[in-house]
Amino acid sequence: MIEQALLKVEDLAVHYGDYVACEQINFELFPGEVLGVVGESGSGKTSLLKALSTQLTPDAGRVEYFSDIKGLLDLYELPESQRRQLTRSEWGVVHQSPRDGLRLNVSAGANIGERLMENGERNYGSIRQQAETWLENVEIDIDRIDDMPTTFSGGMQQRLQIARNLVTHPKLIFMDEPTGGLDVSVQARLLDLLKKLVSQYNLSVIIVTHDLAVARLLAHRLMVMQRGRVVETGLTDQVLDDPQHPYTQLLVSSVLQP
Ligand SMILES: Nc1ncnc2c1ncn2[C@@H]1O[C@H](COP(=O)(O)OP(=O)(O)OP(=O)(O)O)[C@@H](O)[C@H]1O
Repeated sequence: MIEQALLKVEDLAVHYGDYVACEQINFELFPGEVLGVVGESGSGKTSLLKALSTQLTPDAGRVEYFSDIKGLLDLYELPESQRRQLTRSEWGVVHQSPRDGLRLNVSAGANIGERLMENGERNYGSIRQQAETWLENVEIDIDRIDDMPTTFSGGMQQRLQIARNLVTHPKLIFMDEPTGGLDVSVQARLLDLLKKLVSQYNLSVIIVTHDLAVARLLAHRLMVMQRGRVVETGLTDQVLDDPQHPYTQLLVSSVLQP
């Protein structure tokens, strides 16, 4: 039996006026798969991620998503309200800056509980219980449940952002440079946690990063972007150990050189 793709992207393009941020993007993502999108700054990674996760409307192309509940959906044919509902339930978005992904003026517990309430949960005791469980899952002391995220370190804020996303058991997570701006040791801990959660919850992930070490650790497959186009795709080890395209060779060698 042929496995049903979770996401199918055809000829996607994003323009800013006359400027082409990305174009002719085609790929499929399968359940439980982690796809890394790599490339230097300005190569169009974030624009692509935003067009996939409905944070911006693409100028061309098609994105199909297979929902367990609703079946096959053509994202940009859906009413806006249904797209928003998807991002609140079956999907998660982890932003580089916790400021974009958290509400900094409400407690850690409320940040997690809010997403449950958006999905119709009304029982306060149950919401608090799930918030505690998810704080534990992301290695935050449950004594901090009533504290504001502004009192958290950068690494803790990112872990809280992950908890807020995962509490509704989404299937598909979009991440944009989730470890960017963190100290190396904090990055390592976050990456370990992400790896564990991805496997534990069988998450499908599209992760944008300019950091090939992050891609190596998390991604099963890579898509290399240069000036808005995909120049190479393949299994992560294959792409990084035996890059075929000159741009990928440059990208890999510039990282590996001391
Ligand atoms: N809102 C916008 N308006 C105009 N141009 C934009 C906008 N957002 C991005 N761009 C341009 O589109 C190109 C691709 O940007 P994008 O952020 O997608 O790349 P990226 O690979 O994610 O880079 P980075 O890692 O630096 O974020 C860049 O040249 C950028 O200047």
